[in-house]
Amino acid sequence: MSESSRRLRIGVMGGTFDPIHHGHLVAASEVQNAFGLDEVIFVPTWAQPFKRDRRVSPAEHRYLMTVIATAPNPRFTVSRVDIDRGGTTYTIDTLHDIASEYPGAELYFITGADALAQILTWKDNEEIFDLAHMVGVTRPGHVLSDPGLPEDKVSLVEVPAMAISSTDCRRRVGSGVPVWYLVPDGVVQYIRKYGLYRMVHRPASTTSMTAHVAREQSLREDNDGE
Ligand SMILES: Nc1ncnc2c1ncn2[C@@H]1O[C@H](COP(=O)(O)OP(=O)(O)OP(=O)(O)O)[C@@H](O)[C@H]1O
Ligand SMILES: O=C(O)c1ccc[n+]([C@@H]2O[C@H](COP(=O)([O-])O)[C@@H](O)[C@H]2O)c1
Repeated sequence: MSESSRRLRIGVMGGTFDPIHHGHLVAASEVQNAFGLDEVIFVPTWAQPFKRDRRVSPAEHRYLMTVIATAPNPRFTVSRVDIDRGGTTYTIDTLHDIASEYPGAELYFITGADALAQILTWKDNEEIFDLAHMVGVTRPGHVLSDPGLPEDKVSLVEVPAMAISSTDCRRRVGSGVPVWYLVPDGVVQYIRKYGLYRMVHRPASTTSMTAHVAREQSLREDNDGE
């Protein structure tokens, strides 16, 4: 098949990205290269089903940090499908939305070893495997194994070990420890600019983000009642 007639190969990397860090970026880059993906779309969640009892930063902040982090890479893009749909973020819905934006494309859903281990508990997981090839990547502290998935539906990829988690980044900022070089420079500056992850809540600033965040908090309260 000639290069021009082959189907587009699209990577999809869903995540809470609170904040996005170099572990996410290295995983996406390695999978992009291993599978010759034309594009990797980062999709920040609205409300991850297993994280509903956690305090998560407003989606607009997580979305903008993801845009900043991915901007230098011409093959990386960011989608708002999960944020704009709202409610609980199920991967089956993410994949349906991306598939309708890229008709005929082959989808590759990229996930870390921790998330892959839980995949059989995800909503409509059998249909997920029909819509996308699952790519599990290594992550320090987690064993990468295929939890009994059909062989042709999943690939395991070893990526350079990045012992970074968003939880650790938030804790560091909260206790005044630097996150330089764990997250992209622009994300360090964004976190500082908007006072994210501080222990003490600062009064609302007068920046334009304030309106977005207030609107989102009220939307989130509405969604919580669903
Ligand atoms: N360091 C890493 N190496 C490889 N994959 C990772 C790494 N960090 C996160 N991932 C994967 O990226 C996806 C999105 O992760 P997520 O946004 O939840 O980050 P996280 O660091 O796990 O966050 P938190 O610590 O808040 O749970 C998941 O599939 C996760 O397994
Ligand atoms: O669809 C599900 O049931 C489901 C359950 C748990 C996690 N996910 C997805 O897995 C991706 C990684 O989630 P997270 O919280 O580890 O960043 C993200 O896109 C989630 O929406 C999806």
